[in-house]
Amino acid sequence: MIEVHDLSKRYGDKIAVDHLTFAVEPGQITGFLGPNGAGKSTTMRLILGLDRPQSGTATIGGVPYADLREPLRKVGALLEARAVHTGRSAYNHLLCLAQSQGLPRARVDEALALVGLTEVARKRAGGFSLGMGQRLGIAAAMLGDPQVLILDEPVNGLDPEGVLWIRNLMKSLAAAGKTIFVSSHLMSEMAQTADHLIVIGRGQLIADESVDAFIARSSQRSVLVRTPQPAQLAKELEREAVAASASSAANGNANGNGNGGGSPDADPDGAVTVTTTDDGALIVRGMEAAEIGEKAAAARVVLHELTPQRASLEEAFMELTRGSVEYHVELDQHRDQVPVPAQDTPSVATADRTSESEAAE
Ligand SMILES: Nc1ncnc2c1ncn2[C@@H]1O[C@H](COP(=O)(O)OP(=O)(O)OP(=O)(O)O)[C@@H](O)[C@H]1O
Repeated sequence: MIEVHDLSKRYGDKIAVDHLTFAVEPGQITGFLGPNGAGKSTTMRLILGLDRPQSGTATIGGVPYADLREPLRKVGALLEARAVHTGRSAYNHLLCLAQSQGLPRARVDEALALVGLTEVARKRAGGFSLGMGQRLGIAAAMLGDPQVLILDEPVNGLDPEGVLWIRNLMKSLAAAGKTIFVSSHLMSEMAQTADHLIVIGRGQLIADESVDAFIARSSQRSVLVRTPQPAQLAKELEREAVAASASSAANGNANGNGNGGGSPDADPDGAVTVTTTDDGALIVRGMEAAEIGEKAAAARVVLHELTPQRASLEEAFMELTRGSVEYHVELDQHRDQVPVPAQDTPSVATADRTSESEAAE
């Protein structure tokens, strides 16, 4: 188990980690999420004793990293900035690590086999692709068969097969009772991989809960409705929206930037909103499926489909970290360049990450 208690780290007047407290339990995959600059890498570095906190503690199995005996047997880590000796073969790189920790030579072969690098083990690691470099980093992390794995962006640079491989590896290690703490920017990947999430923003804890609970907290839930009378149903529901907005006063002026004909548009404050999809279905927010069904029945509107949709992890993440994003992009100014999320949420600029060639070095 990893335990972080009241951990804080400041660089100059920049607070990178701000009184963080959480625990990472064994037997499951815990995803570590946060917008760029949220403090994820700093937290991982503090856990690994690579930086000193201003206050608070981080322990692994109850012991600070610096006090662990034979740390490679206790904790394996893959950090974003990899330090592979480029002139060495993959085999020799791992052998040096193993020898420095008193690990048997046989573990080198086992770790190489585990990550699928046996055939290229004698090749210079400096010539490896980013994906192969990631695999080598994971082999190094797994060398001591540790109980705890800390992985910073492990799927970065991996091809789809590599992504699947690491997902399955993490799942099997978690099933074997290991503690897996993994950061990633790929929400769809995290949604498929993680059991539990620690989400931070501006160094502070935003969420410490299961993936399902995190998504359920998002208000981006909607209901997909198919009907041969979309205009009539939209009108019925619009009546509800008008009543709701009248009672919540002064807000008004829903400007229809959706493609729905005459429907009220998305209102982030939780009023009833209706938009129309390209294939003519209605997306209703702010009203439960049962109520929509009742209103349709009362108006004698035929329904062909009434399906509650839950937010994706990405949508929930965008909504719940909205106040914690450091680098906003004005969607209107950059509509051509920035992939606009499906929901009416701000987009997040991706800070430059290690380029492929740099990382391969
Ligand atoms: N060595 C350092 N010196 C000064 N500031 C730093 C240092 N390391 C991190 N920071 C700052 O601390 C904050 C947290 O950075 P950190 O790299 O931990 O965030 P992150 O969540 O890992 O971000 P990303 O997702 O972009 O990798 C950022 O504002 C960063 O600029």
